[in-house]
Amino acid sequence: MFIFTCCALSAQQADGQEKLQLKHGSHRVGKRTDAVMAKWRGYGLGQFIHWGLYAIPGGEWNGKQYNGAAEWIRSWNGIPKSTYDSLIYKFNPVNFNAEEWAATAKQMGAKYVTITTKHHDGFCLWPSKYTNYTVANSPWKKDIMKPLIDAYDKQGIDVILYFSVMDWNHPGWRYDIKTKEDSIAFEGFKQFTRNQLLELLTLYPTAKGLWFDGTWDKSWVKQAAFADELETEMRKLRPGLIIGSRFRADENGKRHFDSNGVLMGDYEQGWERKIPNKIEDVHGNDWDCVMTVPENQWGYNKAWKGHIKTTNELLEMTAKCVSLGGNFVLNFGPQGDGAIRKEEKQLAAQIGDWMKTNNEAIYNCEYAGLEKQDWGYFTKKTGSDKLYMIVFNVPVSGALKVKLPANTSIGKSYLLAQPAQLLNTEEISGTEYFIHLKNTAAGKPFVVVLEPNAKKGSGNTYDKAKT
Ligand SMILES: C[C@@H]1O/C(=N\OC(=O)Nc2ccccc2)[C@@H](O)[C@H](O)[C@@H]1O
Repeated sequence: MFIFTCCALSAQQADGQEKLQLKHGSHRVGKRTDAVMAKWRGYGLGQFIHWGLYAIPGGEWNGKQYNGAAEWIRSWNGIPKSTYDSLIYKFNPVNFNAEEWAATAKQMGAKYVTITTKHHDGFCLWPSKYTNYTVANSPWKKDIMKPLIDAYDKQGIDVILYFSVMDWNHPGWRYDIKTKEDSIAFEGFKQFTRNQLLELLTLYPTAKGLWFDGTWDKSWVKQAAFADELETEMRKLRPGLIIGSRFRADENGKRHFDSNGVLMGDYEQGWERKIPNKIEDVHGNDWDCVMTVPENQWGYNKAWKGHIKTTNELLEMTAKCVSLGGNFVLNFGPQGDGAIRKEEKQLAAQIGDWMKTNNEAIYNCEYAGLEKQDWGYFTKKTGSDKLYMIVFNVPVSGALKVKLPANTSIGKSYLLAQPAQLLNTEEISGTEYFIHLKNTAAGKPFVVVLEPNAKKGSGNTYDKAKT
Protein backbone atom coordinates (compact mmCIF):
# COMPACT_ATOMS: atom_id res chain seq x y z
CA MET A 1 0.00 0.00 0.00
CA PHE A 2 1.37 3.43 -0.90
CA ILE A 3 0.95 6.18 1.69
CA PHE A 4 0.88 9.60 0.03
CA THR A 5 1.38 12.57 2.30
CA CYS A 6 -1.34 15.19 1.97
CA CYS A 7 0.42 17.40 -0.53
CA ALA A 8 3.26 15.56 -2.14
CA LEU A 9 5.30 12.43 -2.30
CA SER A 10 7.71 12.31 0.60
CA ALA A 11 11.16 10.81 0.82
CA GLN A 12 13.19 9.84 3.83
CA GLN A 13 16.02 12.32 4.21
CA ALA A 14 19.50 11.36 5.36
CA ASP A 15 18.86 13.05 8.71
CA GLY A 16 15.62 11.14 9.13
CA GLN A 17 13.50 14.22 8.52
CA GLU A 18 10.49 13.55 6.32
CA LYS A 19 11.37 15.62 3.20
CA LEU A 20 8.60 16.48 0.79
CA GLN A 21 9.46 16.15 -2.87
CA LEU A 22 8.41 19.54 -4.20
CA LYS A 23 8.01 20.52 -7.82
CA HIS A 24 8.05 24.26 -7.13
CA GLY A 25 10.00 24.59 -3.92
CA SER A 26 13.48 26.00 -3.58
CA HIS A 27 15.93 24.87 -6.25
CA ARG A 28 19.01 25.29 -4.10
CA VAL A 29 19.99 24.52 -0.54
CA GLY A 30 22.50 26.90 1.01
CA LYS A 31 24.01 30.16 -0.17
CA ARG A 32 24.81 30.91 -3.80
CA THR A 33 28.55 30.51 -4.40
CA ASP A 34 28.99 32.66 -7.52
CA ALA A 35 30.89 35.96 -7.74
CA VAL A 36 27.78 38.11 -8.30
CA MET A 37 26.23 36.94 -5.04
CA ALA A 38 29.58 37.16 -3.23
CA LYS A 39 29.67 40.83 -4.22
CA TRP A 40 26.08 41.29 -3.01
CA ARG A 41 27.03 39.65 0.29
CA GLY A 42 29.78 42.23 0.79
CA TYR A 43 27.74 45.36 0.02
CA GLY A 44 27.08 46.11 3.71
CA LEU A 45 25.04 49.27 3.09
CA GLY A 46 22.38 50.01 0.48
CA GLN A 47 19.76 52.58 -0.44
CA PHE A 48 16.07 51.95 -1.20
CA ILE A 49 14.18 54.49 -3.32
CA HIS A 50 10.38 54.62 -3.17
CA TRP A 51 9.13 57.10 -5.74
CA GLY A 52 6.00 57.38 -7.85
CA LEU A 53 2.66 59.19 -8.06
CA TYR A 54 2.13 58.72 -4.30
CA ALA A 55 4.94 61.24 -3.71
CA ILE A 56 2.69 64.00 -5.13
CA PRO A 57 0.04 63.92 -2.34
CA GLY A 58 2.77 62.95 0.16
CA GLY A 59 0.34 61.34 2.58
CA GLU A 60 -2.19 64.17 2.52
CA TRP A 61 -5.37 64.75 0.54
CA ASN A 62 -7.58 67.84 0.70
CA GLY A 63 -5.77 68.88 3.86
CA LYS A 64 -6.40 65.56 5.61
CA GLN A 65 -3.50 63.30 6.66
CA TYR A 66 -3.63 59.64 5.63
CA ASN A 67 -2.60 57.55 8.65
CA GLY A 68 -1.02 54.68 6.72
CA ALA A 69 2.17 54.48 4.68
CA ALA A 70 2.12 57.31 2.12
CA GLU A 71 2.68 54.97 -0.83
CA TRP A 72 -0.57 53.20 0.11
CA ILE A 73 -2.69 56.38 0.00
CA ARG A 74 -4.65 55.08 -3.01
CA SER A 75 -6.09 52.37 -0.73
CA TRP A 76 -7.54 55.06 1.57
CA ASN A 77 -11.31 55.50 1.27
CA GLY A 78 -10.61 59.22 1.56
CA ILE A 79 -9.75 59.38 -2.14
CA PRO A 80 -11.77 58.07 -5.09
CA LYS A 81 -9.52 55.58 -6.95
CA SER A 82 -10.04 57.35 -10.26
CA THR A 83 -9.00 60.65 -8.68
CA TYR A 84 -5.77 59.08 -7.47
CA ASP A 85 -5.19 57.45 -10.85
CA SER A 86 -5.45 60.84 -12.57
CA LEU A 87 -2.34 61.93 -10.66
CA ILE A 88 -0.52 60.68 -13.77
CA TYR A 89 -1.46 64.02 -15.34
CA LYS A 90 0.36 65.82 -12.54
CA PHE A 91 3.60 63.83 -12.75
CA ASN A 92 6.13 66.45 -13.82
CA PRO A 93 9.11 66.25 -11.40
CA VAL A 94 10.92 69.40 -12.49
CA ASN A 95 13.55 68.97 -9.75
CA PHE A 96 14.34 65.36 -10.59
CA ASN A 97 18.08 64.94 -11.04
CA ALA A 98 19.31 61.37 -11.38
CA GLU A 99 22.96 62.36 -10.90
CA GLU A 100 22.08 64.10 -7.63
CA TRP A 101 20.24 61.03 -6.33
CA ALA A 102 23.19 58.81 -7.22
CA ALA A 103 25.67 61.29 -5.72
CA THR A 104 23.67 61.28 -2.46
CA ALA A 105 23.86 57.49 -2.35
CA LYS A 106 27.60 57.62 -3.09
CA GLN A 107 28.11 60.18 -0.34
CA MET A 108 26.27 57.90 2.11
CA GLY A 109 28.49 54.97 1.16
CA ALA A 110 25.75 52.82 -0.36
CA LYS A 111 27.03 50.00 -2.55
CA TYR A 112 23.64 49.08 -4.03
CA VAL A 113 20.28 50.70 -4.59
CA THR A 114 16.79 49.19 -4.96
CA ILE A 115 14.52 51.48 -7.00
CA THR A 116 10.75 51.19 -7.45
CA THR A 117 9.96 50.64 -11.13
CA LYS A 118 6.26 50.10 -10.33
CA HIS A 119 4.65 50.12 -6.89
CA HIS A 120 1.23 48.72 -5.99
CA ASP A 121 -0.57 51.60 -7.77
CA GLY A 122 0.69 50.26 -11.10
CA PHE A 123 2.28 53.51 -12.31
CA CYS A 124 5.41 52.64 -14.30
CA LEU A 125 8.53 54.80 -14.02
CA TRP A 126 9.58 53.40 -17.39
CA PRO A 127 7.73 53.69 -20.76
CA SER A 128 6.33 50.15 -20.68
CA LYS A 129 4.63 49.13 -23.91
CA TYR A 130 2.21 46.87 -22.00
CA THR A 131 0.21 49.61 -20.33
CA ASN A 132 -0.64 53.29 -20.82
CA TYR A 133 -0.15 53.97 -17.12
CA THR A 134 3.44 55.07 -17.46
CA VAL A 135 5.68 58.14 -17.43
CA ALA A 136 5.30 58.25 -21.23
CA ASN A 137 1.71 59.45 -20.79
CA SER A 138 2.50 61.99 -18.07
CA PRO A 139 3.58 65.63 -18.59
CA TRP A 140 7.13 64.41 -17.84
CA LYS A 141 6.97 61.99 -20.82
CA LYS A 142 10.53 60.70 -20.38
CA ASP A 143 11.87 57.42 -18.97
CA ILE A 144 12.90 57.83 -15.31
CA MET A 145 14.58 54.42 -14.92
CA LYS A 146 17.22 54.77 -17.63
CA PRO A 147 18.81 58.01 -16.34
CA LEU A 148 18.65 56.68 -12.78
CA ILE A 149 20.29 53.35 -13.63
CA ASP A 150 22.95 55.10 -15.73
CA ALA A 151 23.70 57.59 -12.92
CA TYR A 152 24.02 54.88 -10.25
CA ASP A 153 26.08 52.68 -12.57
CA LYS A 154 28.41 55.65 -13.13
CA GLN A 155 28.86 55.94 -9.36
CA GLY A 156 29.66 52.23 -9.15
CA ILE A 157 26.48 51.54 -7.20
CA ASP A 158 24.72 48.34 -8.31
CA VAL A 159 21.02 48.65 -9.17
CA ILE A 160 18.24 46.26 -8.11
CA LEU A 161 14.78 46.85 -9.63
CA TYR A 162 11.82 46.83 -7.24
CA PHE A 163 8.68 45.43 -8.90
CA SER A 164 5.26 45.08 -7.31
CA VAL A 165 3.35 42.10 -8.70
CA MET A 166 0.19 43.46 -7.09
CA ASP A 167 -0.99 46.15 -9.53
CA TRP A 168 -4.10 48.06 -8.49
CA ASN A 169 -4.34 49.74 -11.89
CA HIS A 170 -4.46 46.64 -14.06
CA PRO A 171 -8.02 45.37 -14.75
CA GLY A 172 -6.84 41.76 -14.53
CA TRP A 173 -5.43 42.02 -11.00
CA ARG A 174 -7.32 39.95 -8.43
CA TYR A 175 -6.70 39.45 -4.68
CA ASP A 176 -7.97 35.90 -5.05
CA ILE A 177 -9.32 33.74 -7.85
CA LYS A 178 -12.83 32.60 -7.01
CA THR A 179 -14.77 32.58 -10.29
CA LYS A 180 -14.16 31.59 -13.90
CA GLU A 181 -14.09 35.30 -14.72
CA ASP A 182 -11.38 35.84 -12.10
CA SER A 183 -9.38 33.03 -13.60
CA ILE A 184 -9.62 34.36 -17.15
CA ALA A 185 -8.76 37.90 -16.03
CA PHE A 186 -5.82 36.72 -13.96
CA GLU A 187 -4.39 34.67 -16.82
CA GLY A 188 -4.17 37.90 -18.77
CA PHE A 189 -2.61 39.61 -15.77
CA LYS A 190 0.04 36.89 -15.47
CA GLN A 191 1.09 37.39 -19.08
CA PHE A 192 1.18 41.15 -18.54
CA THR A 193 3.43 40.63 -15.50
CA ARG A 194 5.75 38.33 -17.43
CA ASN A 195 5.88 40.79 -20.31
CA GLN A 196 6.79 43.70 -18.05
CA LEU A 197 9.49 41.75 -16.24
CA LEU A 198 11.14 40.55 -19.45
CA GLU A 199 10.82 44.13 -20.74
CA LEU A 200 12.61 45.54 -17.67
CA LEU A 201 15.42 42.98 -17.92
CA THR A 202 15.81 43.73 -21.63
CA LEU A 203 15.68 47.54 -21.36
CA TYR A 204 18.00 47.70 -18.32
CA PRO A 205 20.57 44.88 -18.75
CA THR A 206 22.95 46.22 -16.07
CA ALA A 207 20.37 45.71 -13.31
CA LYS A 208 21.76 43.08 -10.92
CA GLY A 209 18.48 41.87 -9.47
CA LEU A 210 14.74 42.16 -8.95
CA TRP A 211 13.16 43.02 -5.59
CA PHE A 212 9.63 41.61 -5.69
CA ASP A 213 6.81 42.90 -3.58
CA GLY A 214 3.04 42.59 -3.52
CA THR A 215 3.20 38.81 -3.73
CA TRP A 216 1.31 37.91 -0.57
CA ASP A 217 -2.26 37.72 -1.89
CA LYS A 218 -3.85 34.35 -2.64
CA SER A 219 -4.15 35.03 -6.37
CA TRP A 220 -0.36 35.10 -6.78
CA VAL A 221 0.39 32.52 -4.07
CA LYS A 222 -1.66 30.03 -6.16
CA GLN A 223 0.67 30.54 -9.16
CA ALA A 224 3.52 28.31 -7.94
CA ALA A 225 4.11 26.65 -11.33
CA PHE A 226 3.83 29.87 -13.35
CA ALA A 227 6.07 31.86 -11.00
CA ASP A 228 8.63 29.05 -10.85
CA GLU A 229 8.78 28.89 -14.64
CA LEU A 230 8.97 32.69 -14.87
CA GLU A 231 11.83 32.80 -12.36
CA THR A 232 13.71 30.20 -14.42
CA GLU A 233 13.05 32.21 -17.60
CA MET A 234 14.32 35.45 -16.03
CA ARG A 235 17.45 33.78 -14.70
CA LYS A 236 18.11 32.32 -18.17
CA LEU A 237 17.66 35.74 -19.76
CA ARG A 238 19.92 37.40 -17.19
CA PRO A 239 22.46 34.90 -15.76
CA GLY A 240 23.49 35.85 -12.23
CA LEU A 241 20.23 37.72 -11.61
CA ILE A 242 19.53 38.13 -7.90
CA ILE A 243 15.96 37.34 -6.81
CA GLY A 244 14.92 37.26 -3.15
CA SER A 245 12.57 35.04 -1.20
CA ARG A 246 9.52 37.26 -1.70
CA PHE A 247 8.86 36.40 -5.38
CA ARG A 248 7.09 33.08 -5.31
CA ALA A 249 5.37 30.45 -3.18
CA ASP A 250 5.75 26.69 -3.50
CA GLU A 251 2.85 24.41 -4.50
CA ASN A 252 1.64 24.38 -0.90
CA GLY A 253 1.50 28.16 -0.74
CA LYS A 254 4.64 28.44 1.38
CA ARG A 255 6.43 31.80 0.93
CA HIS A 256 10.01 32.80 1.79
CA PHE A 257 10.71 29.23 2.93
CA ASP A 258 9.32 26.22 1.06
CA SER A 259 7.43 23.31 2.64
CA ASN A 260 10.77 21.75 3.63
CA GLY A 261 11.90 24.99 5.28
CA VAL A 262 14.41 25.74 2.54
CA LEU A 263 14.83 29.42 1.53
CA MET A 264 13.15 30.38 -1.74
CA GLY A 265 15.33 32.56 -3.96
CA ASP A 266 18.81 33.88 -3.31
CA TYR A 267 18.40 35.74 -0.01
CA GLU A 268 15.82 36.22 2.70
CA GLN A 269 13.60 39.23 2.11
CA GLY A 270 11.54 38.96 5.27
CA TRP A 271 13.60 41.47 7.26
CA GLU A 272 11.46 44.47 6.49
CA ARG A 273 11.76 47.12 9.21
CA LYS A 274 13.19 44.50 11.55
CA ILE A 275 16.65 43.10 12.24
CA PRO A 276 17.57 39.59 13.47
CA ASN A 277 18.85 39.43 17.04
CA LYS A 278 21.16 36.45 16.82
CA ILE A 279 22.89 34.48 14.10
CA GLU A 280 20.53 31.54 14.52
CA ASP A 281 17.69 33.79 13.30
CA VAL A 282 19.12 33.90 9.77
CA HIS A 283 19.40 30.10 9.34
CA GLY A 284 22.70 30.31 7.42
CA ASN A 285 21.07 32.30 4.61
CA ASP A 286 21.98 35.56 2.91
CA TRP A 287 19.66 38.40 3.88
CA ASP A 288 19.21 42.12 3.98
CA CYS A 289 17.09 44.41 6.11
CA VAL A 290 15.13 47.22 4.48
CA MET A 291 14.40 50.11 6.83
CA THR A 292 12.40 53.33 6.88
CA VAL A 293 13.52 56.53 8.60
CA PRO A 294 10.12 57.10 10.27
CA GLU A 295 8.29 54.05 11.68
CA ASN A 296 6.58 53.09 8.41
CA GLN A 297 6.79 55.54 5.53
CA TRP A 298 8.39 54.35 2.29
CA GLY A 299 6.99 56.91 -0.13
CA TYR A 300 7.37 60.64 0.55
CA ASN A 301 5.20 61.82 3.43
CA LYS A 302 4.96 65.57 4.04
CA ALA A 303 4.46 65.14 7.77
CA TRP A 304 6.80 62.56 9.24
CA LYS A 305 5.23 61.55 12.54
CA GLY A 306 6.44 59.57 15.58
CA HIS A 307 10.04 58.54 16.06
CA ILE A 308 12.45 59.60 13.30
CA LYS A 309 15.57 57.46 13.45
CA THR A 310 18.83 59.29 14.17
CA THR A 311 22.14 58.85 12.39
CA ASN A 312 23.58 56.90 15.34
CA GLU A 313 20.55 54.58 15.38
CA LEU A 314 20.94 53.93 11.65
CA LEU A 315 24.69 53.37 12.02
CA GLU A 316 24.00 50.86 14.79
CA MET A 317 21.45 49.09 12.59
CA THR A 318 24.04 48.94 9.81
CA ALA A 319 26.67 47.51 12.18
CA LYS A 320 24.20 45.00 13.65
CA CYS A 321 23.15 43.77 10.20
CA VAL A 322 26.72 43.31 8.99
CA SER A 323 27.70 41.67 12.31
CA LEU A 324 25.00 39.04 11.58
CA GLY A 325 26.06 38.46 7.98
CA GLY A 326 23.50 40.72 6.28
CA ASN A 327 23.22 44.11 4.57
CA PHE A 328 21.36 47.20 5.73
CA VAL A 329 19.24 49.11 3.18
CA LEU A 330 18.00 52.58 4.11
CA ASN A 331 14.92 53.96 2.39
CA PHE A 332 14.66 57.37 0.72
CA GLY A 333 11.29 58.74 -0.41
CA PRO A 334 11.94 61.61 -2.83
CA GLN A 335 9.34 64.40 -3.10
CA GLY A 336 6.79 64.66 -5.88
CA ASP A 337 8.93 67.32 -7.60
CA GLY A 338 11.88 64.90 -7.70
CA ALA A 339 13.98 66.55 -4.98
CA ILE A 340 15.33 64.52 -2.06
CA ARG A 341 14.06 65.98 1.25
CA LYS A 342 16.57 67.77 3.43
CA GLU A 343 16.27 65.32 6.36
CA GLU A 344 17.32 62.46 4.09
CA LYS A 345 20.16 64.49 2.60
CA GLN A 346 21.42 65.21 6.14
CA LEU A 347 21.26 61.52 7.07
CA ALA A 348 23.15 60.57 3.91
CA ALA A 349 25.87 63.13 4.70
CA GLN A 350 26.21 62.10 8.36
CA ILE A 351 26.18 58.37 7.65
CA GLY A 352 28.66 59.02 4.85
CA ASP A 353 30.96 60.92 7.19
CA TRP A 354 31.16 57.91 9.49
CA MET A 355 31.50 55.46 6.61
CA LYS A 356 34.40 57.47 5.14
CA THR A 357 36.49 56.65 8.25
CA ASN A 358 35.00 53.25 9.17
CA ASN A 359 33.79 51.51 6.03
CA GLU A 360 36.58 48.91 6.29
CA ALA A 361 34.51 47.37 9.13
CA ILE A 362 31.38 47.26 6.94
CA TYR A 363 32.28 46.47 3.32
CA ASN A 364 33.10 42.82 2.52
CA CYS A 365 32.67 41.86 6.16
CA GLU A 366 30.76 39.04 7.73
CA TYR A 367 29.68 37.38 10.99
CA ALA A 368 32.75 37.00 13.19
CA GLY A 369 31.49 34.02 15.20
CA LEU A 370 32.36 35.64 18.54
CA GLU A 371 30.20 36.08 21.61
CA LYS A 372 28.35 39.40 21.44
CA GLN A 373 29.54 41.96 23.99
CA ASP A 374 27.64 44.95 25.43
CA TRP A 375 29.96 47.52 23.88
CA GLY A 376 28.76 46.80 20.33
CA TYR A 377 29.29 44.52 17.34
CA PHE A 378 32.04 42.33 15.88
CA THR A 379 32.55 42.03 12.16
CA LYS A 380 35.20 40.03 10.33
CA LYS A 381 36.80 40.82 6.97
CA THR A 382 35.77 38.13 4.48
CA GLY A 383 38.73 35.99 3.50
CA SER A 384 40.87 37.30 6.36
CA ASP A 385 41.23 36.87 10.15
CA LYS A 386 41.01 40.61 10.70
CA LEU A 387 38.34 41.51 13.25
CA TYR A 388 36.55 44.79 13.83
CA MET A 389 34.86 45.96 17.01
CA ILE A 390 32.21 48.59 16.20
CA VAL A 391 31.77 50.34 19.55
CA PHE A 392 28.53 52.09 20.47
CA ASN A 393 28.61 51.71 24.27
CA VAL A 394 31.93 52.51 25.98
CA PRO A 395 32.05 50.82 29.42
CA VAL A 396 32.80 53.10 32.41
CA SER A 397 35.97 51.02 32.86
CA GLY A 398 37.12 51.98 29.38
CA ALA A 399 37.95 48.27 28.93
CA LEU A 400 36.30 46.38 26.05
CA LYS A 401 35.90 42.66 26.75
CA VAL A 402 36.69 40.21 23.96
CA LYS A 403 36.31 36.42 24.00
CA LEU A 404 38.37 34.73 21.28
CA PRO A 405 38.29 31.10 20.19
CA ALA A 406 40.70 28.79 22.00
CA ASN A 407 44.27 28.92 20.69
CA THR A 408 43.80 32.45 19.46
CA SER A 409 45.40 35.53 20.94
CA ILE A 410 45.40 39.19 20.05
CA GLY A 411 48.36 40.12 17.88
CA LYS A 412 47.65 43.82 18.02
CA SER A 413 44.70 46.15 18.32
CA TYR A 414 44.26 49.78 17.41
CA LEU A 415 41.61 52.34 16.53
CA LEU A 416 40.80 52.11 12.85
CA ALA A 417 40.98 55.92 12.79
CA GLN A 418 44.44 55.93 14.41
CA PRO A 419 46.23 52.74 13.31
CA ALA A 420 49.61 53.92 14.59
CA GLN A 421 48.36 54.09 18.16
CA LEU A 422 48.35 50.50 19.48
CA LEU A 423 45.90 49.82 22.28
CA ASN A 424 46.85 48.03 25.49
CA THR A 425 45.37 44.51 25.52
CA GLU A 426 45.25 42.56 28.77
CA GLU A 427 44.73 38.80 28.93
CA ILE A 428 42.10 38.00 31.55
CA SER A 429 42.13 34.23 31.04
CA GLY A 430 43.03 31.90 28.19
CA THR A 431 40.49 33.24 25.75
CA GLU A 432 39.29 36.46 27.36
CA TYR A 433 40.94 39.83 26.98
CA PHE A 434 40.35 43.47 27.83
CA ILE A 435 41.17 46.10 25.25
CA HIS A 436 41.95 49.27 27.22
CA LEU A 437 40.79 52.45 25.51
CA LYS A 438 42.84 55.58 25.94
CA ASN A 439 39.90 57.91 25.38
CA THR A 440 36.48 56.94 26.71
CA ALA A 441 34.62 60.07 25.65
CA ALA A 442 34.12 59.19 22.01
CA GLY A 443 30.69 60.77 21.59
CA LYS A 444 30.11 58.76 18.42
CA PRO A 445 30.60 55.15 17.36
CA PHE A 446 34.15 54.09 16.49
CA VAL A 447 36.01 50.99 15.37
CA VAL A 448 38.76 49.01 17.08
CA VAL A 449 40.73 46.65 14.86
CA LEU A 450 41.89 43.29 16.23
CA GLU A 451 44.58 41.37 14.41
CA PRO A 452 44.45 37.93 16.03
CA ASN A 453 47.39 35.52 16.29
CA ALA A 454 47.35 31.77 16.51
CA LYS A 455 48.18 31.18 20.17
CA LYS A 456 51.38 29.33 21.05
CA GLY A 457 50.84 26.38 23.39
CA SER A 458 47.38 25.49 24.40
CA GLY A 459 44.37 26.38 26.48
CA ASN A 460 43.93 28.28 29.70
CA THR A 461 46.74 29.74 31.72
CA TYR A 462 44.55 29.57 34.80
CA ASP A 463 42.70 26.49 36.01
CA LYS A 464 38.94 26.62 35.89
CA ALA A 465 37.32 27.11 39.28
CA LYS A 466 36.37 23.79 40.89
CA THR A 467 32.72 24.23 41.87
C1 LIG B 1 9.12 47.77 1.12
C2 LIG B 1 7.67 47.78 1.48
O1 LIG B 1 7.11 46.52 1.10
C3 LIG B 1 5.74 46.38 1.21
N1 LIG B 1 5.18 45.41 1.81
O2 LIG B 1 5.95 44.49 2.32
C4 LIG B 1 5.41 43.44 3.00
O3 LIG B 1 6.13 42.53 3.37
N2 LIG B 1 4.12 43.44 3.24
C5 LIG B 1 3.51 42.40 3.93
C6 LIG B 1 4.16 41.71 4.96
C7 LIG B 1 3.49 40.71 5.63
C8 LIG B 1 2.18 40.39 5.30
C9 LIG B 1 1.55 41.11 4.27
C10 LIG B 1 2.22 42.11 3.60
C11 LIG B 1 4.94 47.47 0.58
O4 LIG B 1 3.55 47.29 0.81
C12 LIG B 1 5.41 48.78 1.11
O5 LIG B 1 4.68 49.83 0.52
C13 LIG B 1 6.91 48.92 0.80
O6 LIG B 1 7.10 48.91 -0.60
